[in-house]
Amino acid sequence: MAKYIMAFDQGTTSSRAIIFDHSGKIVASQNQEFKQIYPKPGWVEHDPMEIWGTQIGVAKGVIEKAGINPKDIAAIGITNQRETTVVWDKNTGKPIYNAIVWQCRRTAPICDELKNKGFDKKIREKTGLVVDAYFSGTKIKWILDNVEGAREKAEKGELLFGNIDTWLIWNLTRGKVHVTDYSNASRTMIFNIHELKWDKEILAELNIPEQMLPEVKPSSYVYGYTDKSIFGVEIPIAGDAGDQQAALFGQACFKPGMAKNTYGTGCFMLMNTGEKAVPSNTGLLSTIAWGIDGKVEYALEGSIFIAGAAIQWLRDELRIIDNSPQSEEYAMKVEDTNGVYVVPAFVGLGAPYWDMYARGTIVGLTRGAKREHIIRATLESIAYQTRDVLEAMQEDSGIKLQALKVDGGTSANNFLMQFQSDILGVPVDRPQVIETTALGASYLAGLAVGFWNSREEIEKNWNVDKHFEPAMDNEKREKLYKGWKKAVERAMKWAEE
Ligand SMILES: Nc1ncnc2c1ncn2[C@@H]1O[C@H](COP(=O)(O)OP(=O)(O)O)[C@@H](O)[C@H]1O
Ligand SMILES: O=P(O)(O)OC[C@H](O)CO
Repeated sequence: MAKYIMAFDQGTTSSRAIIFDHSGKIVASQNQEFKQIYPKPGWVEHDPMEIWGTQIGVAKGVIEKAGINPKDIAAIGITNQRETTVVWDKNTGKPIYNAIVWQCRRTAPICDELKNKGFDKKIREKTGLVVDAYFSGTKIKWILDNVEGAREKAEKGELLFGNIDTWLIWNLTRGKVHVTDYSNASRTMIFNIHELKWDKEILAELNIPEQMLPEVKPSSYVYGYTDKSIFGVEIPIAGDAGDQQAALFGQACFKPGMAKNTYGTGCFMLMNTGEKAVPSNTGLLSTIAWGIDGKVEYALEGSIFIAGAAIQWLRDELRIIDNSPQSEEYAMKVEDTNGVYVVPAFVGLGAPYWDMYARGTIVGLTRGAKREHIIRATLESIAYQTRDVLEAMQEDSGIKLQALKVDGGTSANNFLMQFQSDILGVPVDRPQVIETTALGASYLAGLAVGFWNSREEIEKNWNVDKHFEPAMDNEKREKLYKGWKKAVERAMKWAEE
């Protein structure tokens, strides 16, 4: 029997492939960063061919690194940066435009129009989402409206749309399979999460031909097989989920009320709400967690656009650190931020504010402000944004969280995790495997092919690495948080005409 599952974790800044064994342990991992394209302020693109190239490169690399035979891989699970939109020509397989990344703000005016018409309420009801440039729907419309000849071709059925999962599966099967799963579909703003169908009324409003959309399938399902020319054998592609939902699965948050927070490029807190889509009154999203075992389960989500990306900004743009882990070292050199707050609203603010026109702000600077303070304030901003979201989630769900499960690259930062626990007043638990996104995709794939038999079996694989207890007194916690709220006010609506 095959001994491994391979996960493709196609993230915002890097493509990663990980091989897991039956106990959920990492056998080998490889990743590669790729180019971020910023054609204008607030615009973000990726080259879909580079995404495919880096993803397949790391997949081949990790098989070699692990020293295994591709025949020993029972299945592949795909997980992806969500909402990012690719439109390609069905006949040539070539994208007609760069991928428009989830962070891209170019479609804010289309969203404003939808809101002015009052169509946003309908979208909220049907899709569980807030109207925002974040989601795929307006990105597809932008491509069809702005790329020469695109609309005509789409109407003739010559163009296909996909999020990154769909794009990868289409390429892995050499154009044979055009699918997505429920969790990814629920991020497009054109999918009805109650009826589990592409929504004809929204499609008409955005003028998107339905024939360009992928078929929507469960998240644990054999969608097709990799073409033999790729790995020398046909491997079943058996798991597909958006990266944040995959992380919820990888953290074994299988019961309603269980939540996790993933600190990657952005930061996404999801709470399982079971077979019920819980509507939010506080600016969270109701979204599909996964489709498995013949049913769909839902989650409440707080989406924070910038988390680890702010650390990359310290490294690549401000150039005040050489690498991400160094942020911890500098933050620990000072006792506090000296009154400095950084609001990393580089691409607007997501939950719970939903302000497409907010922009990054540093406040509270005095003559004594040093780089250590700015670095520390940047890390702290991630924890404050998480508190904003946690408060909203507790209000919507009526559940008081006892502990927060964390994961993702940025959760490796112990200073941040301790500050997170302090500012929430809630313990934080980091598991041994923080690559839960890839792990979740592997579990979904493994369950589809009988590599694992049940979620109970999977639950046993979860082990804690480090537990953080709140150690800040309440008065200080609330004073600091009040300062954050004031700083956020300064950042809001900055880029509005
Ligand atoms: N020790 C650290 N301290 C702070 N940030 C870190 C640390 N290690 C990694 N990161 C950040 O983690 C992010 C990468 O996490 P990852 O989960 O791989 O993200 P993604 O899937 O979004 O590409 C990067 O933004 C990087 O700056
Ligand atoms: O690339 P990540 O891991 O920050 O995830 C991006 C999200 O899927 C965007 O919704």
